[in-house]
Amino acid sequence: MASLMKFSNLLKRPNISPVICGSGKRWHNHSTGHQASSETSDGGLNFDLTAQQIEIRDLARKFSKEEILPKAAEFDKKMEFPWDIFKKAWEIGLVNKHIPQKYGGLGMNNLEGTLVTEELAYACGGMQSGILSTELGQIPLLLAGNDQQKKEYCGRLLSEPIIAAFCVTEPGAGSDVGSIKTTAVKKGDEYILNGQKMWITNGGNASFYFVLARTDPDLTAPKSKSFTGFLVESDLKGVIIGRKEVMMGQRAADTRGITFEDVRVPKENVLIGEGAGFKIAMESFDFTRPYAAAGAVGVAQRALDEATNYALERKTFGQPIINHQAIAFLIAEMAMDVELGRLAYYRGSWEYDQGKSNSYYASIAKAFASDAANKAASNAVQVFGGNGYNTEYPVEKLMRDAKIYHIYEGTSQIQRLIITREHLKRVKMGLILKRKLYNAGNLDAGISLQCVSEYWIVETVNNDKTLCIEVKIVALD
Ligand SMILES: CCCCCCCC(=O)SCCNC(=O)CCNC(=O)[C@H](O)C(C)(C)COP(=O)(O)OP(=O)(O)OC[C@H]1O[C@@H](n2cnc3c(N)ncnc32)[C@H](O)[C@@H]1OP(=O)(O)O
Repeated sequence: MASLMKFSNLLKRPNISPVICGSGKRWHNHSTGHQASSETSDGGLNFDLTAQQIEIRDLARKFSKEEILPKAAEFDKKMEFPWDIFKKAWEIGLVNKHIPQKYGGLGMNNLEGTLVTEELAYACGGMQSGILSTELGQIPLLLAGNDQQKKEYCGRLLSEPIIAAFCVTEPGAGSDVGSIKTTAVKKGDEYILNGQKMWITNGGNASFYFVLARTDPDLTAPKSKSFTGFLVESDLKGVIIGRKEVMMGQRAADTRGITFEDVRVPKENVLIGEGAGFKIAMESFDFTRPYAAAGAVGVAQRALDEATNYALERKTFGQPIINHQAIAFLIAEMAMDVELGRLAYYRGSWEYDQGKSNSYYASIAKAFASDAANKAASNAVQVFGGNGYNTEYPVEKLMRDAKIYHIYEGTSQIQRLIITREHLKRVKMGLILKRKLYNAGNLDAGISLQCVSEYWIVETVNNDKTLCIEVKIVALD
């Protein structure tokens, strides 16, 4: 690994400070603690990555090309987690990237994480999910852990190549997180955990889990108060690790069920406090859904590249098949989806890194990129024809690996549900704001309302002066 520079050599991050953005000042306030890094000096639109972000992406690209790509087919066939590759990734800082500098980490922001994800997925979707889902497991800690918890768990993650896993899904509760049945009952200074989790990526590899459990037995209590998030050691008595699931794709990821039977968890391992768990899980998804989208874009980009190379070489009717419009159009569709998928996850990450609520853009990115990966992989198989259906060629694996992006981190249907909810929130806010301005006598014919994330820009023409007010709506009524 001597040829690969460590990320820590690349990152020379200035201290965190408020971000001045356009007409308003927005404090960056989430606890992973990053400063927006792709901001232009005047806050305008800019698609360029910073020099540092390009270096991070290129390092991940080099690692993927040298370490992951040559082994992807083998690990897919063996259905094994690539521990050696994980350890190398850990050594150079490709994992644990978001641990704040205060706790010894690199403090990368969301966008920087997604850049790495795309590169790993390009080489192997299974290794991307397997290797990087330790970050999903640690995001609840970074978002909601107290100083002591962060010191302890971040310290362990950084001092040896251990893994964290995220235990929310259950056999009977995937999309509907609010219906999970795992319970935690307080007894003295401990909680007694009972229940079963399912589809846990890195279930068999993790040293500790984030576990979501119901602490309020009243099923009519609000979800936002009924569940608690715990940090749970995987070697505690009563933690039973299930068999490795045999999956259609992403077979290098270690996915299992985990059963908790009277597991005693110290009360010090509760994140924030009793009842805070549901929101911790939802806020974690806001962070990781751009990640899932970036993984899907990596697979789509690989499908595009494989299909293009093949179409330039394969000949029918006396010429390379790329010269046939039928094939050229398939390639064009893939290129369009890759570009738009990438822009979508950039936006989801950027909103997060600006300290804004990014659920809307994260779900748009996740839903769009999952479709992009599946269409692109299927079209790549089509371009390859019979060869594409054969395991000797790389594209059938892409098609198998792509499908999970429609399912994990919230199905495509759940993403659409979130998008509609967020859209309707914006519409309602606009109507309420208009009514308030009208009632206050501030609304005239010249008004225009424009929604920018959760901010509404209100412009009125008043005595030849254009007023531009930025308003943050804090309540719907
Ligand atoms: C590297 C990648 C590796 C990947 C490995 C794979 C890992 C996984 O797949 S992990 C499992 C993925 N599972 C999912 O994504 C689950 C999908 N489902 C969901 O996201 C939710 O259940 C969802 C959105 C449908 C919630 O719906 P619902 O039950 O109706 O709850 P809802 O009423 O909206 O919200 C309940 C409370 O949470 C709050 N909440 C909801 N979303 C958020 C959010 N984003 N941020 C903060 N709070 C939130 C609400 O405001 C509400 O609080 P309050 O009562 O105070 O108003």
